Amino acid sequence: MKQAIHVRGLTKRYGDVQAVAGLDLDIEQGEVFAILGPNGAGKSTTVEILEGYRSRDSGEVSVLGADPARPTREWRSRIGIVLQTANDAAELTVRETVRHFARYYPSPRDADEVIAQVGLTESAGKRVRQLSGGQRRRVDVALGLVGRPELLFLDEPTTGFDPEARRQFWDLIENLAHDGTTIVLTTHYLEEAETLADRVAVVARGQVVALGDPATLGGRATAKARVAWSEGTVETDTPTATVAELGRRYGGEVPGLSVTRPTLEDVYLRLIEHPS
Ligand SMILES: Nc1ncnc2c1ncn2[C@@H]1O[C@H](COP(=O)(O)OP(=O)(O)OP(=O)(O)O)[C@@H](O)[C@H]1O
Repeated sequence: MKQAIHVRGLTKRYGDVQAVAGLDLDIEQGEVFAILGPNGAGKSTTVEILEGYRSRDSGEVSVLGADPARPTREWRSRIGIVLQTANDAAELTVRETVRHFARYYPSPRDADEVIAQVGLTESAGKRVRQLSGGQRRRVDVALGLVGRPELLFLDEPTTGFDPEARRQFWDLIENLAHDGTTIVLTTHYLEEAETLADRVAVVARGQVVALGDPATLGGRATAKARVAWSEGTVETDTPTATVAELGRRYGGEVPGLSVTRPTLEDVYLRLIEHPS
């Protein structure tokens, strides 16, 4: 499979702050890739460098086969971007806004089709300023999609979405991925990364501190299980045997029984506290 993004030894400093400190990244075409990390870890700086909107100090970067430090119009038209800040063309209607942005691209998607994809058909004739925060965010996503991008960057795309809107958005991302769009998203919602991403990178202090499938990241799949019941807790490699033993001890139902493995959040919090 071809690479969409290749980064080696990326660095960026703002005055005294080393925002990106030797970051490596490889993202395949067609992958959904999530970048996780605490506030100030260097995620946005990295993504802005990849998008061609911020200069780097050093390192090797290739995005869709080109160096984003020298963006061409043709290269930009192959990339979709959904930034953290909402758009401000608020006096236009949703449909007018999407049509307006569609004109910048050589082979845009149909505006009404994109509006339907983000679940805004009923609001297509409304002015953007009349929409709720979550609905405006969907307009942002529509603008990222309208150019039919090969590569879509989404910076915290579902901030402000209600749970139902978030689920609908996840379906949309899955459909885009199914059609072959490469998707790079930053998020603070670990459930979002776990649901959507083929792979995740955890970034801390400007470097990738863990990389992999969210189901196995940081040894998650092989970690000990925690068997808890109303009178105790045990961490064990053999939870089935432990539960069987408890069943014998209680002569039937074990009160308050649960068996759990570390969540992505458990692993994530450990990684950003004690990066290996
Ligand atoms: N334009 C700038 N000028 C000076 N310092 C900056 C600038 N942009 C970012 N920084 C600093 O660089 C570091 C990395 O910031 P960045 O925005 O890349 O982090 P982030 O991981 O995206 O954080 P968040 O999750 O809060 O969006 C932070 O310490 C930040 O204060």
